[in-house]
Amino acid sequence: MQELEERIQAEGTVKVGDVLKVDAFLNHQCDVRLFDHMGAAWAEHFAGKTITKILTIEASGIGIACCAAHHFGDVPVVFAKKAQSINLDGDQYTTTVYSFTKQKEFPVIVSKKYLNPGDHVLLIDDFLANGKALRGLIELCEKAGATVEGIGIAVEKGFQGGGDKLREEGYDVDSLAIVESMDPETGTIEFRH
Ligand SMILES: O=P(O)(O)OC[C@H]1O[C@H](OP(=O)(O)OP(=O)(O)O)[C@H](O)[C@@H]1O
Ligand SMILES: O=c1[nH]c(=O)c2nc[nH]c2[nH]1
Repeated sequence: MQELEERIQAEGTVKVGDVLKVDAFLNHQCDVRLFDHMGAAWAEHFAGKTITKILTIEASGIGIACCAAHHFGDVPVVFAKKAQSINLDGDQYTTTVYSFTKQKEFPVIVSKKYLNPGDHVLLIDDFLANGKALRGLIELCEKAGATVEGIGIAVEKGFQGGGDKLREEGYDVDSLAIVESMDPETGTIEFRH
């Protein structure tokens, strides 16, 4: 998606440790017009599929998923929580995920009320790096008996391999920008096309 690539080139910075910082528009300050355009792009890609629910993971996937939902008939958006809470009651599907930016393991929890065997789920997230977050969401869907129809990602770091492994396994992964390489010394960012 050209608009997203241009924003990454203009406002993204490359940090050591394979970190791309795009918090000016994607995952701290949020450009909701861009999010709307991203939702439209996923709707075009997944047009042939019936989607009954969007599933994401807190925190950074939530805003993007909510904007995307407008383009899928305002389906419910469920976000997996990364901490237990007195506000979480009843039976839950749970697993654990290693967080790329926080560098520690988190529980990942969805109430059984909000993920069901009849659900046809689109997974949405801001970043795809090693694929840990998506593996957690896929596991929750498997536990619920829900069908993963596709995966919509804003920025995939292709050189980390998580996306290609999922594609090899047959998942329909639509990443709107795939970073093929990036260099913290020169600041250069190259995209896969
Ligand atoms: O493919 P992976 O290696 O799993 O990396 C991608 C995940 O990393 C980030 O989550 P993180 O927990 O780092 O931050 P967040 O709380 O801002 O979502 C991002 O939001 C994705 O969920
Ligand atoms: O802001 C971010 N930059 C990244 O490079 C990244 N990788 C996973 N999650 C990420 N979030």
